[in-house]
Amino acid sequence: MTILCVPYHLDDHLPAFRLPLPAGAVTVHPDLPEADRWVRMAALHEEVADRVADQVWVGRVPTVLSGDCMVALGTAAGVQRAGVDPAVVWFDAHGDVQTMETSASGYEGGIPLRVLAGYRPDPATDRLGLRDIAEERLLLVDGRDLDPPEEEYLRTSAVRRSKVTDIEPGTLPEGPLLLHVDLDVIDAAEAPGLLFPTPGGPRTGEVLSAVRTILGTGRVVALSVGCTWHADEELDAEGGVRSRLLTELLASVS
Ligand SMILES: NC(=[NH2+])NCCC[C@H](N)C(=O)O
Repeated sequence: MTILCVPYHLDDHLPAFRLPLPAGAVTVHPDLPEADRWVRMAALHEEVADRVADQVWVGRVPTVLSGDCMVALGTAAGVQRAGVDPAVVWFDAHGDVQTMETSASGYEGGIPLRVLAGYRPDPATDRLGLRDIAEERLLLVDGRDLDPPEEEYLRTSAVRRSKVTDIEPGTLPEGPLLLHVDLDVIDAAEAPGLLFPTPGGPRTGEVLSAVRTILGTGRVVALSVGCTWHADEELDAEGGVRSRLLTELLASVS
């Protein structure tokens, strides 16, 4: 197992992003240019793409831990650079199919699944060289807190949806898979300190079991994990609830 730790939220470095990383984990912390947020994110994602591509080339399955879901764009670009065209299974309490034109919050982290489908918010995003992924090869899992424009897009697009508890090998898109898990997919009562807590979600055990089912197909080429929470010394210390959650998740990869 190769673990890349990318302690960033958007273009902001998170010095307090401390999690129980297994030995051999590599932290990605490049010098980002003094530029606008899109250019800085593109530089970060470029670095992630390079490292992911190196791993996929040699047949390893990289696991990328980050503080947001945008880093998954670098992971997807890296997989594609290694010559693989992955379908995407996206666990998230949110749709992540906003556009900057329709977003009421203006939060850049609300768009990554839409970017994978071909939306380009800024010329800097284009430079990553992402190839569009056909909507029917994108599966949104337990996206339950949707903004009205996201509801509308999902109603009219071919992006597929599933509940965590309905995941079975037969319901997954075909071909190699990029598996992305925003940990906020877990019911907010079991994952404390989330940036965007959403009730009514699956239990931790249900999410872990669905993740194991997907990994068990042997088709996952990269795993992306969004730790979209506020840093918290106690929760993230060894034995803390979030630390245990991550340790269990990583154990299912190795
Ligand atoms: N993956 C996430 N945590 N996404 C949060 C997005 C929240 C909301 N849909 C927005 O665009 O502002």
